[in-house]
Amino acid sequence: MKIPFYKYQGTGNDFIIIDNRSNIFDRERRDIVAQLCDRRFGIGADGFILLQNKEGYDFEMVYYNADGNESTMCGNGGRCIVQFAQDIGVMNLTTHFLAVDGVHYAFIKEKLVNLQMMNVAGIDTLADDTFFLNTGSPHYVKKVEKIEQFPVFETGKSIRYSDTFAPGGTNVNFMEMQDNWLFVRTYERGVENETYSCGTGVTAAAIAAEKLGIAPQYVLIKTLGGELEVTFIKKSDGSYKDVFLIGPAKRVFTGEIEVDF
Ligand SMILES: N[C@@H](CCC[C@H](N)C(=O)O)C(=O)O
Repeated sequence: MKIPFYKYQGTGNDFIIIDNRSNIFDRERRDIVAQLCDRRFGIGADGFILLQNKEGYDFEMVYYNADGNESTMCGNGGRCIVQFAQDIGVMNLTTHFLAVDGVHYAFIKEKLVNLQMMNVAGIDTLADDTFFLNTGSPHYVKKVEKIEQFPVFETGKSIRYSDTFAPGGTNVNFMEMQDNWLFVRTYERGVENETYSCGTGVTAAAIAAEKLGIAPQYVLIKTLGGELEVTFIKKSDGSYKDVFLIGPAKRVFTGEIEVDF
């Protein structure tokens, strides 16, 4: 069977997206998802997203990591599916859609996707410069120096697989404030490598940087794949609301996949 697919990228975090409103793709076929995301035997992507019908919402986002497993929220994937929804006429300028972590509001303004992330209940301090929080996906965040030279893959992998975060594991972020930019690098669970950008990761880093007192509640973010912005409101009870991830999301190409269901 031939199925049309779309490839999008959001600051270099890349995704295969399928319009599954007519249920053409069997969402149980994790083996096919992993094969399509493979950079040598497939199209190649950090993640795979189905846009599905959902009563009461504009659409539902179903997210898989490159390893083929359905996972927790993907911020950059969320921005890409919003751009896709506008491109195929599912929404105009604003949307409410459902994802694994709940309802998301988003709007597109001046070619940037503004995605509201879930409220963050709180942030755990693991050490003076190290935090853990959930921004839709679990994130360990550590402040480092000379981030360009930091061994993100080796250190990230050992933390991701450490007993502390077993059995689910965690995504691992390293951050450094450089002038008024927060530079963030992420080892992503389910990709099992450093990606060019991670939306829930930079959101977690922005909140951790504010907690550390090195960044304000509106911060410009630099990643290997480009620039993002994160804004939020910190409440007096230690929780965070009105969290927004803002940045570009672009269609890269379209094509057809051959699948045997
Ligand atoms: N790339 C994502 C995060 C995707 C989920 C993550 N790999 C996990 O399994 O927790 C983002 O942009 O947020």
